[in-house]
Amino acid sequence: MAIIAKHWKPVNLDGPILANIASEGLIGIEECFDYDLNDVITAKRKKNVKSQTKNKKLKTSEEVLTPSKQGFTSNNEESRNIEDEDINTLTAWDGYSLPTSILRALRDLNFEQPTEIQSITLPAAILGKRDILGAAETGSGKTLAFGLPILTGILRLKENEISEEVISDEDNNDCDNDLDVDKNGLGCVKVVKLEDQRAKKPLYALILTPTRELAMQVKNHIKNIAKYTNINVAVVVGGMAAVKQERVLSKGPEIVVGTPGRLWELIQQGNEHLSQISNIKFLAIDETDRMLEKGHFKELHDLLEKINFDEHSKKNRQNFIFSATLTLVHDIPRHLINKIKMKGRKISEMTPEQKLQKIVNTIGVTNPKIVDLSQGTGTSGTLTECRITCPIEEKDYYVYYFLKKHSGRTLIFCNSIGCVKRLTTLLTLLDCSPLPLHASMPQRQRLKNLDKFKDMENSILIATDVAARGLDIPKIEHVLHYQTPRTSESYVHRSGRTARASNKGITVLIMEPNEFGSYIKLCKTLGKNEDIPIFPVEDRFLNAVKERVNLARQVDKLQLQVKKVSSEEGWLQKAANEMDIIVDGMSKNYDSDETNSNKKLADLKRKQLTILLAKPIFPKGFSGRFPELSLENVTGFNGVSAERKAVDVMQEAINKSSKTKRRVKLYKPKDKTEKKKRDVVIKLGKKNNKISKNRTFKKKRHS
Ligand SMILES: Nc1ncnc2c1ncn2[C@@H]1O[C@H](COP(=O)(O)OP(=O)(O)OP(=O)(O)O)[C@@H](O)[C@H]1O
Repeated sequence: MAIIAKHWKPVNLDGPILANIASEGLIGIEECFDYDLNDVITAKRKKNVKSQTKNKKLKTSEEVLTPSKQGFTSNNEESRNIEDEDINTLTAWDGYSLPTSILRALRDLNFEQPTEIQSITLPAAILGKRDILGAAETGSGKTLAFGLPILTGILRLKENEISEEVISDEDNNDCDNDLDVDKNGLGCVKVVKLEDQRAKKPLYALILTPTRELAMQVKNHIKNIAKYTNINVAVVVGGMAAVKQERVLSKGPEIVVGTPGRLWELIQQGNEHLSQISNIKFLAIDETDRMLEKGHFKELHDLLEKINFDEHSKKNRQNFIFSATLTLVHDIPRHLINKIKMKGRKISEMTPEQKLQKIVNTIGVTNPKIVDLSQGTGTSGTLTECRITCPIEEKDYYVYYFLKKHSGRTLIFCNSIGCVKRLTTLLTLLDCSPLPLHASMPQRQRLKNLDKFKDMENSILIATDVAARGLDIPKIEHVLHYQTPRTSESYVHRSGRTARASNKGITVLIMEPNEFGSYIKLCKTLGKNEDIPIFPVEDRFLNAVKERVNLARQVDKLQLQVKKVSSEEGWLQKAANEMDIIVDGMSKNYDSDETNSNKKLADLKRKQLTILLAKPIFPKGFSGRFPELSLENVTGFNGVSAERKAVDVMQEAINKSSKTKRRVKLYKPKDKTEKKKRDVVIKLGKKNNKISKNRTFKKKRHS
């Protein structure tokens, strides 16, 4: 006779019995104490109930991915008809086995088709389950090139788990529902397994990024795509409350995105969810070349050691290695060449293949497919590159000129925090409202400034290289390099904050004569043998620009002096108070004469500056970044046309110079291998993981 049991209660067991069952991995026995014989069901009906439950479970969690004869395909077609007609328009995504829930999210974002890097990597990653080493230009959609396969893979795994659960549930339920009982209800016992009690949510994927801001962005991007799935994504970064992050992790997110430092810290503190990292099924390392640079991210190596600890899991794991500059290689610096030569050693430059091989070995990649669309430079085809050369003390003039002349969201990069601070103060005095971003700012402020930069129109962000990699901020029109970047990678990634996702953008290198050496090196590494063209500046406006900038500099200098004296006096006063002594010439309440006169002078100059700033720099109908400052800012006023976009101005200059063929050759390529080095096409041998040069994915630049 079969019954449906309603309630279960633990049975108290004596020592010896408990000892016996515990040794078999069981933790107790429960007794059915409430059942209704009227609920007796026939074996046939019971079977129907079971299969209905099974179907229901599969439907609610995610559509099933069924292996077809051609390989894996989702039941997209079927679910599309039923669920969402709009998805039918996304035919460009067919053939990648993307689940309907993901297609729906892609539709919401208006991502009508995969980008090039996505279309080349997705089949290998989703259908072939291969590891991917992907190099493609900045802003080309690399995040989803690993995000989509990870989400799809997790959904598959979850489906498999559910199917297994259902099958094992059926076995268990046989016990639940087919209980032979006597009239007193005795005999209704079920065994509770240890794993049931301890079941924890699996950590399927780890995504590592070099900066906190990028980690947040990647998390949000993947979360957006996962919004119709039951997959949770969490972010773990430094500078934010560890307690809060532990709380998030305690919910068992399937995907964790983070920076190596905080992740390693939490692992060392014994975080339970992260303790599963040696069993993860997916590992993605964004901006991999940066992450593996010497002297950076020691914790990444610790993490990799732990992740690769178990050989079996390592083999089963799918790896995603991405960067715009994954295959970029440098000339060896002259001082190193001399040093090595002096030691009588042979020198050879690292080739892209060797660079990749090193990455493959370090990360523990086992089944790689390499896709290199970076064309040796990594910059976008829609990016217009140019430069301004001037003496170092004039850089401020050109920055201010550019900002006033060409409105649009602008990101200015500096090589040091000190430079970011100085330029921020100067441009603040000039009423440009710049936002700083650097590593020694509190994390909360960093995020706040980034949000403001995203939200405000014509906003200006002045940043160090913390903002160089990966950040995807919409509508950045200009990137200015206040100093020549220290590495070619920095130039590529900084410049790549504009001209993203096929949009136009301009990058301006502001360089002084002393930076010429770094500039040539940069051009060589990026395979540019022609001079980067000069941005056309209208000299007639420079006097007005200089006047304002010089005045702002004077105010800044005076303010600094006042600040310095008051902090020195403050310190002295504090020490004197502590020692209970009186210092000659120092009064508690009054500033020194020098400070007072500096304060007055600063106030005076500031007033003069305010008056100057109220006057337009670009008169006669010019409508610039701050049109309210111009009295004649109506388009077409006085027959003068409105402001032109910097990128259009530059393109016109490039077109003119190409007609007159006045582009200057920068250097002679050393020999043919110089070019070949960049044209090399790389494929990693499947069997032995050795790099070979036998396949290309390169395409021609489209501009
Ligand atoms: N298939 C697609 N269709 C349209 N837009 C897309 C598609 N895939 C990604 N994008 C958008 O393109 C932009 C750039 O994507 P992403 O940030 O992934 O670029 P990236 O290649 O990682 O850049 P970087 O090298 O600078 O890190 C993002 O705004 C993203 O939302």
